[in-house]
Amino acid sequence: MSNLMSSTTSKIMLMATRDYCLTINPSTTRVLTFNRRLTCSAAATPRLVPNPPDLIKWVRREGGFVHPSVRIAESDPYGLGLIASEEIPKGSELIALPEHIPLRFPVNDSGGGDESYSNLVNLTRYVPEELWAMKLGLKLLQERAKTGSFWWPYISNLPQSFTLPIFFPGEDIKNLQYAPLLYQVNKRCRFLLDFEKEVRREVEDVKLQNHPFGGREVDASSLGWAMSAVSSRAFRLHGVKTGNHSDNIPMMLPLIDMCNHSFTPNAEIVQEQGSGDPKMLVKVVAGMNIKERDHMTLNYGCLSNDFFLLDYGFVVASNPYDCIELKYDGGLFDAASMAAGVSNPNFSSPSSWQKDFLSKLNLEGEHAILKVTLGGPEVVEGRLLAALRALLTNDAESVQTCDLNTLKSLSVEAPLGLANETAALRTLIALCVIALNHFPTKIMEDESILEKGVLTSTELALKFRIQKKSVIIDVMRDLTKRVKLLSSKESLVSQS
Ligand SMILES: C[S@@+](CC[C@H](N)C(=O)[O-])C[C@H]1O[C@@H](n2cnc3c(N)ncnc32)[C@H](O)[C@@H]1O
Repeated sequence: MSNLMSSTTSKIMLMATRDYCLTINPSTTRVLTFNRRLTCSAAATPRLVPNPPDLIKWVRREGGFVHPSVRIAESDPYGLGLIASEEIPKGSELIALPEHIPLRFPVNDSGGGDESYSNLVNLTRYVPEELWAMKLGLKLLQERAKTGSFWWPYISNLPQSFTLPIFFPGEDIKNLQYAPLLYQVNKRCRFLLDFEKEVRREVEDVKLQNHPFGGREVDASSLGWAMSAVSSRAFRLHGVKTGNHSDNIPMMLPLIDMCNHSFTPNAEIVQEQGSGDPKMLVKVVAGMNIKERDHMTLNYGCLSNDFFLLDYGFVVASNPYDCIELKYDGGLFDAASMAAGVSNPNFSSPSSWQKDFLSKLNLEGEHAILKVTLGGPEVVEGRLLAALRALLTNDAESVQTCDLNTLKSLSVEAPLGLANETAALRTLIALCVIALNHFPTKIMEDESILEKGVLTSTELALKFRIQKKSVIIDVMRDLTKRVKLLSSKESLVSQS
């Protein structure tokens, strides 16, 4: 079993990574040179300036509402957060921001013909759609560079640095031990290094008054700071509704973005547009009674740890939405199946009806999506389960007459018979063993490194890979239970 596995482990992860890591760690590259000081404050989460203006007062002064019992406080280990100084009843309005407070880009009034604004818009041409945070990040950098920016009271309260993996030293990017995330981190680092060059080229001959960043130098680390500030704090909300149309627009929501994340949040964001008034009000409302000293939390989304780490710089322990990615690969699946004791699996040479079925699942053909997942609420991605069930049977008719959703569902027990189900589940367990063996270290080793005390970036990388391994172990446990149940049913059937 182990020989078979070692010959196939290199195929397990979805995307190959190069064995080098790019890094834009500000300690090893140039740092943004703004004339505003970028020194640390004494607080646990240093902000852009040591004693930034009072954000709550600023929001109120600008016509916003902040509940009298809402305070900004250290929310260890999450940085700053919002805390209730007294009990707040369910349904209470906590914060309301009038339309001019959120920071968005492009702005509704197209910048009022300002050339520095159009130069900024011009730079967004280089930003791929998936990196939308960089587009809004450009606006944030522009405002950060502008003397007397309306948003300075907000921007000066932003963290000075972020714990996203694009800032990890190369060694800690490798320490993630998980190819799909390494690939994304390298891609983002490469983009930032290339984008730095494009920005330099675009602004070199621009007159000072039209310069998008007021003549200040912008490099990969400052671009990375802005992209991280946005990805870790912005919310995608509706813009102003025109007729029936309303877009999903990323916005930075001052003060609201001091709320930390929870999958069981006690607050929620609500958007309101008055009937005769096109202006949009963004509110946070208490979703339940909030006790004195409780932190106010929002749900950032039902995301895997890949997204939490990549975009927000943290890892959620026992995250029910965490999963691992595998590549649907005939050779690998044959090996796993044989390791699981299935005789003559034909994943690498499916019959023509099986190929048709794989095409239906989008696992075959020119535009096939071969990325499949284990873990998360589904435990086994439906497409993967249906493929295994169909490829481990010769009974074309049963597959063709069975409802596709049934074949994709793990809760529908043995739709193609007990033996077929056992073979499919055992193959999945063998795949889990291969995936687990692919990690160079064991959870216990990772935990003992953590106990010694390490850099924040190393800690995050270790926690991330521990969680990935735990996902695999949880899937194995779940599937093993199901196999046991099936074999007890099988023996009951054979006895009767
Ligand atoms: C929208 S901001 C929240 C305010 C932030 N704590 C601060 O100091 O400004 C999101 C950031 O808060 C931290 N954070 C929020 N929720 C967290 C959680 N559940 N676990 C760990 N860190 C969290 C992460 O650093 C994340 O990037």
